[in-house]
Formats: sequence, C-alpha cells, structure tokens
Amino acid sequence: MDHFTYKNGELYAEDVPLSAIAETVGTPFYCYSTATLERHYKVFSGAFDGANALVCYALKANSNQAVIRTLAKLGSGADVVSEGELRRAIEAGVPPEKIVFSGVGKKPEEMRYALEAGIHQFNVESEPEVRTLSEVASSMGVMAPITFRVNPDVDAKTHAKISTGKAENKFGVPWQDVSRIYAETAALPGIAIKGVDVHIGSQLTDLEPYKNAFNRVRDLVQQLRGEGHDITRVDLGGGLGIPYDSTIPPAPTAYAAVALEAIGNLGCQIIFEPGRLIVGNAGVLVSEVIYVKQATQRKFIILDAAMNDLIRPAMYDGYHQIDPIREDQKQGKYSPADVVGPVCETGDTFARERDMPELARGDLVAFRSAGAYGAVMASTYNTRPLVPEVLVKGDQYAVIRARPSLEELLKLDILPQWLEG
Ligand SMILES: Cc1ncc(COP(=O)(O)O)c(C=O)c1O
Ligand SMILES: N[C@@H](CCCC[NH3+])C(=O)O
Repeated sequence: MDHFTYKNGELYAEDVPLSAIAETVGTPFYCYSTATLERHYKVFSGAFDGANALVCYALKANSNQAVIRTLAKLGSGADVVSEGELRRAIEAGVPPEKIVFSGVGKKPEEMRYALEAGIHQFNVESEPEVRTLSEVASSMGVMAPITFRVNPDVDAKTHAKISTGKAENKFGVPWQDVSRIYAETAALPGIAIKGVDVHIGSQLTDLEPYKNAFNRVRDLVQQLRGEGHDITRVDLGGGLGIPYDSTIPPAPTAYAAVALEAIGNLGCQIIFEPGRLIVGNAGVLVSEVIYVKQATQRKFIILDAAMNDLIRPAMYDGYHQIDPIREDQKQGKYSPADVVGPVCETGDTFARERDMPELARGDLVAFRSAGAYGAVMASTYNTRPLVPEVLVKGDQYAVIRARPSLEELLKLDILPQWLEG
C-alpha cells in the first residue's frame, strides 16, 4: 500500500498534489511519502515483534539523508557498503552499534573508519578481506566483530543481474570452504567471530529460495558451534520483493515465519537488511511529456525523464507502472505507445507498446514504485543534471536534494593548464 492516490481529479502524494510540486521544483523529480516509509518500516519490523531482531535498512536502495533519518527515528539500523554510506548513516542519526558493513571490496581506510566509529559488525566476503581487516584492527589495538557472508549456492529465481547467492556470483565465501575459513579466522588477531551472514538476491517473489538458504544457514550455525565457534548472530540479508506489476510477492509476515522457523530457536540475534521493501513503493518519479510523436510503426511518448534518472527498465528490464497525473486521463481512452526519454540510446525506453492514456505535450506522468534504486542510480549522462528529490509529510513537502544547475555541472571539469586561454 502506498500514499499516492487520486484526489480532486489528480494524483497526490499524501495531501500534496504532485502538480503543485512540479510547478515549484520543475520536472523530472522524485517524490517520497513519509507515511509510506514509516508504514513499511513498521510492517517489516512488526513482523519480528518479540524476536531478537535488528532491522538494518539497506542504504543502497535510497540513501537520501532525510529518508535515512525518517527510518532512524523509528529505530532502524543500517546496512552500508562504503565509507560514503557509513558516513551518511551516522550523519542521519543511525547509532553505529546498529550498523553493519557489507560488500566484497572494503578498503583498509574504510575498515579503519568503521572501526573508529564502532559499528556492529563487518560482513566479510573473502579470505583476503578478513586478513586485511585483521591487520587494520590489530594495528589499532581493537577487535573487529565479524560474520562471514556465505554463498549457499541457491537459485533466488530473480533477474540474473540481481541474483547473488549462486556459486558463480562474486558474493560470499564458498560453502565447501566455510569450516576451514572459520577455523583459520579464529586464530587471527583483531578478529571476533560473531556469526553467519547470507544474502541471496534482490526482488525475490518466492519464499522457497529463502527457505532453502535459511535452513542451510541453520545447519551451518549448528555445525560451527560444534566446531567450537561462539555464534550469536545470524544476518539474513534483504531481498524481499515488492509489487511492480501483477506479481504479488509474499507478505513480510510470511517471510518472517520462514526466517523464524529456520533460525528462531538458535538463540541468536537475527539481522535483516531490507532495502526495496521499505522504500520502493514509497516513491514516484514525476516527469513531463515533451512531445508525442507518431512514427510509421509506433507512437512515441517522449518524456523529460530518461534512463539516466531511472535506469531500472534499461538495466534489468524493470517494469514501472506509468500513470497520468490527471484522473480524467487515467480513466479515459488507452492505446499502445513506447514511452521513451530524450537520451541518445535506443535503450532509453521505459515501456514498449504499453497501453497508455491519451497524453499531450505538457502533461505530467508518475512512474510508480520508483523509491528504490531510482535516484541513487542516477547519473549525469548526456549532461543532464541529477534529478532532485522531494519528501512529503501530510500537507507539507520539502526539497531534500536540489537539482544542480548546469553551471555547477560544467564546473566539475577542469581544463589542464596547456588547454587554458
Ligand atoms: C548485502 C545486501 N543486503 C541487502 C540488500 C538489499 O536488498 P533489497 O533492496 O532487495 O532488500 C542488498 C541488495 O540486494 C545486498 O546486496
Ligand atoms: N539495483 C537493483 C537491485 C540491486 C540490489 C543490490 N544488492 C534494482 O534496481 O533492482
């Protein structure tokens, strides 16, 4: 459920008409709903009421500090994958003891920063990484709390580009080496083994892969305990899908039941890293129709948003519902059209032969479910400024990241002295 609904003949974000934001901010822009963010966080964390669970919102999905702070105020922790994200989380008010650090390529200086901050744990993904962390922590005279991310070799049944738990993927340590790696790590200085971590992929719409992975993790925890390790934490990652089209993913309560059935009796703290589930349906991308072009074979609706603003359709064949802002258009006649952006790539196509309402130059549309992996993946390709972000709360709204000017964008380049003049 989200808080983007038609009222008074047009699409609103909570109690603010999106057209009013478009008038002051210009298009394209991302708009997030505080009520939806809060609702999703509460539904997810509420599914684990009574369990020893820590929800660490995965910042990569949407790392605007206003979004992070909204969630931090509800008690959320953070899953970060770089020093940049770690700084954002701390700056936005997430206590370091609720922060986990994931990712296959943590650099020594990032490890140092995280150790100084006092984060909850490093989710280590390889042997060279744990040796480096051991050196860094020892040189600082501290202990680094860790889990190893294990690769359970299960098929998450999601898009290949966002599947992470197969043996062929770069993530985690190989299942057959886990026992040896834990034994060798136990002898390393500066490292405190705390548990096991797994994350098998993103936008999962089936609980079966979770069941397989979590049961494997449960057996592994028992095995590692038998081998003398003090396992007190299990991090189950994120990945629960959201409805983009007609596929209805499992409810958080059903997911929680699977997780708790597998892991609930181990006496461990259970950590979750949901990203998309929290922010995906809490955001829309609003764009204006620049032209409608009738070509020989197709009708093209050309928008002022492009693949650089929302890459999901080009990169993962991602589906986003595209709704007109005006309700009369929503209820009117539909005909097939390609919805495209102005970027000079054929891949800059949001939808092909999609049934679309009758739209004309100047009309506004909203891409639904654009709160996750939208603004964070934007680029300035074709010298298009990064798209601004707006947060709504009730009848108030605020720009939470402004649109940079073209002057600012151009100033990023530096002419070498031999080209000056
Ligand atoms: C380690 C890790 N944790 C959490 C997430 C969040 O995933 P999602 O946004 O699908 O919940 C990801 C991204 O897939 C990830 O790589
Ligand atoms: N960027 C992907 C999700 C990647 C998940 C990252 N671990 C998407 O838009 O669907």
